[in-house]
Amino acid sequence: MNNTILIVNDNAAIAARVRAIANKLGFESIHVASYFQLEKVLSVETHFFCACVDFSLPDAKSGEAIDFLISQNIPSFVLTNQLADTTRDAVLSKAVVDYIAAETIHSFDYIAKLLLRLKHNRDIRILIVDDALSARNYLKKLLLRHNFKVSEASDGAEALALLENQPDIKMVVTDQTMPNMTGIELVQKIRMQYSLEQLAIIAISATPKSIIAARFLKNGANDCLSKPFNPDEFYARIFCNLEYIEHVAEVQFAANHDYLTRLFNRRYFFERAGEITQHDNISNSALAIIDLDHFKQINDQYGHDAGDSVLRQTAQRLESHFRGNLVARFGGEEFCILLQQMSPDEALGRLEFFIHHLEHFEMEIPNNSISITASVGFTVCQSNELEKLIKQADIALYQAKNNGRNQVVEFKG
Ligand SMILES: Nc1nc2c(ncn2[C@@H]2O[C@H](COP(=O)(O)OP(=O)(O)OP(=O)(O)O)[C@@H](O)[C@H]2O)c(=O)[nH]1
Repeated sequence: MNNTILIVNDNAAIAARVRAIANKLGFESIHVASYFQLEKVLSVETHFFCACVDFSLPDAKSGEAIDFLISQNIPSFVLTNQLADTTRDAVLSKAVVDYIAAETIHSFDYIAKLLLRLKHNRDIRILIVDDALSARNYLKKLLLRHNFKVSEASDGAEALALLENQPDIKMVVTDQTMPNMTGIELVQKIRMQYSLEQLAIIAISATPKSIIAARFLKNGANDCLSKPFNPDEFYARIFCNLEYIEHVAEVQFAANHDYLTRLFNRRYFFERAGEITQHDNISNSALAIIDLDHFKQINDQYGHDAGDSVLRQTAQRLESHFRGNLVARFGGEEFCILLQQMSPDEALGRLEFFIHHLEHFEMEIPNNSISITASVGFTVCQSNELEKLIKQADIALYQAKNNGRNQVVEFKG
């Protein structure tokens, strides 16, 4: 049931719309229209991804269904057409995930966004740093309600150790006044290792009018909250800052990867391989260029979509065969690999094994399945000039094509 959304609403049209959104996003859903039906369902099953609940039901008019769901530890957001401020305040005083007024089409867009966020949050870890157990417990409760994974540290040193050991931490929420190391000192230390785009930091300052907020921001915090804050503001700032680092990560991914195959692109290959050839000992490495044979014929015979599919499947095979090495799509039907820590014989063996595998691998394309071959040129890295190595591999590739394709040729200087 962890993929099931429980919809509690006596308005059939609203329930149907929520159900359609849930199904579109890949969730299952169960709909109940009264408190009586809700009790019946929860007597059998209480593990739900979340609940979308109305404030007022025919047999429970004052939010009793919300209290019941919360008492069963089901993350619940309220969707209601009761817009009075008093209702809103009453709902927000409960431990709900969110409050949504069923006013316009935007309310349903908001629900879709919220469901995606709740799903996505399961993969995000947030580190809470505070020496006061009660403060940690409060923040933890708020974060768990939105499905986040939570780690806790009672001082700066513990926080730094956790960051080292838990690479899935995407955000730190820290207090200022702590023994041994203040929050600001912790932010300074974190920023020596992690940029604003890699790891978001939200600082919590105890005194609203102090200059602490400005000091936190100047020292590298992404945002600052003053105590006391309400959960709505806390969540808004958490999401805003997470979205920021996620957008930056998306832009970075797009800049470094090929859109079609999702392998690294030529630009990234030059940047990374350039660094490796300049700074690492690469005498025991090889550089290979792999080019599919007669690829134009696949496009001509089966269409461009089939060609795209072949490129994607080739990329997947390359990634799994050469895991741990730098693999990129160079352009068109050409790929490049930097084979590190590999003797020339081993590189030859691995590349020959790959083209043999490719030749015998049935690729599924629309309405058909085909196999393809590839030619490979490679060179042992005896120079640290990347351009030169690529030229040498290219000369060997040209020979492989001329010798009849479907073979690996080593550059001999
Ligand atoms: N489907 C698809 N085709 C592409 C893409 N990029 C380049 N191509 C096609 O790849 C083909 C490459 O053709 P050629 O350079 O003649 O090479 P080839 O047919 O593989 O012949 P040899 O390399 O000599 O064996 C061209 O038809 C390009 O249009 C792409 O992203 N998708």
